[in-house]
Amino acid sequence: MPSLSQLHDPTSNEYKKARRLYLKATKNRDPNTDIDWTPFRAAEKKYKARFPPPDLGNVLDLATLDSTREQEINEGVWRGCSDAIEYRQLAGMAHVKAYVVPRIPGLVLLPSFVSSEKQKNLVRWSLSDQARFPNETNLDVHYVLPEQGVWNTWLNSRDDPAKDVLVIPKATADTLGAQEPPGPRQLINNTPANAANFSSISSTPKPPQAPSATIKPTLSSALVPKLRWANIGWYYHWGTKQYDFAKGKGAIHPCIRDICRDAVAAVDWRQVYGDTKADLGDTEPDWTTWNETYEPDAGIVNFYQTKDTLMAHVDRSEICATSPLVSISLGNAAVFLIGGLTRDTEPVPILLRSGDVVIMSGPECRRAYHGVPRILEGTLPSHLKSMDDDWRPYEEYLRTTRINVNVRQVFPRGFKPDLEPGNG
Ligand SMILES: O=C(O)CCC(=O)C(=O)O
Ligand SMILES: [Fe+2]
Repeated sequence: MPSLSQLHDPTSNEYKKARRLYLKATKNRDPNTDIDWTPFRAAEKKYKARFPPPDLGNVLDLATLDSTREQEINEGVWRGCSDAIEYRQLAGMAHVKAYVVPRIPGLVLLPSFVSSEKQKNLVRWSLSDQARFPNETNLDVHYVLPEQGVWNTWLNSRDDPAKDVLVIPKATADTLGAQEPPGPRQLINNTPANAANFSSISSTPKPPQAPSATIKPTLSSALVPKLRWANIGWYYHWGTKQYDFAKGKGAIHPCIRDICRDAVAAVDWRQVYGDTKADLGDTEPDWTTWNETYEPDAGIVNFYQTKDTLMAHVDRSEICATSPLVSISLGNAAVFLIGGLTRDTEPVPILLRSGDVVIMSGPECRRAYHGVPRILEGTLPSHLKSMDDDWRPYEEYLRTTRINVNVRQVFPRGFKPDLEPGNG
């Protein structure tokens, strides 16, 4: 495989070869297909492109301001720019650097918020503790998974391949009508949740998705790279894109709760919202109390392989449309796009690296289209590379992976969900 630096050098043979392949593959493409693209779609296309590799000169890369991250940036080839878009650093925060982007009110960036050691713990936690029963993963619909999850099963079989369990598909001979195979998250338009439509949402039927009738028994080791997400906290029903409150509430482990609450508490929200009088609540702007009242209760752990993308979407299933959503990046870096209330707003591109935290808060940012068009291959920082035997399998997996822990608060402060007894 050509190295990235070769692919970035137009005089190299590898670049010329990739160009030939690209021209061959796109020979019959209609040059007018792009005229209807929204600005968001055009940006997605640009950063997704394998050839020519995208120029990240317009992508905000706050790590370039931090001399302690120089090695991480240089080793990874991909580099954005510190002045690609307008941003402002919040003043007077002793240990944490926090930045806001005036074009997206409510967006707060905390580069390097999670220490190297905590990043490793979160990677272990994501794979070993979260991607398994009782949490749901994308694989559960289609396979009868081992209770300890495919990751732990695969770990146990590394020394003894005989333990590499063959996982059986859920569909039986009488399950007709093949559904979609396991894969990326599906985009379904849903009605934004709010306090007024909560009871109709919670009573909408949420039938289980039918398992694929075409997939074959598969070894745990082969399912590991097919892992795409695991839920945490309240369960999510992908078919209706609503929370399935009737299933009760899954746990939010203290290790993730603490990091999210620390991130929210670290921000001086007065500097974020200042005098804008953003209408965040019925009576008063709720940001004034977030440092105490923010309580994460749902979320998703996303697992991206380097060719995966997450299309433009809005997370609008939470009843609380303003409370901070905390998003933690681990492993390889990515280009994150965030725009406005429709795809017609041109998004701002932000390079997210391992340990960076993004907070999406307030009515504009929480309802803004966003997505991940590109995982930046070869950007695993050296602190996540192998130091000991225990870490080796994690490193092997992470070489082609980005993990994102995306944590939300479903219910606003003081909202008492009218749930059936025993449900939550
Ligand atoms: O991977 C990311 O940075 C964003 C993920 C996201 O937007 C989501 O899970 O809804
Ligand atoms: Fe999202």
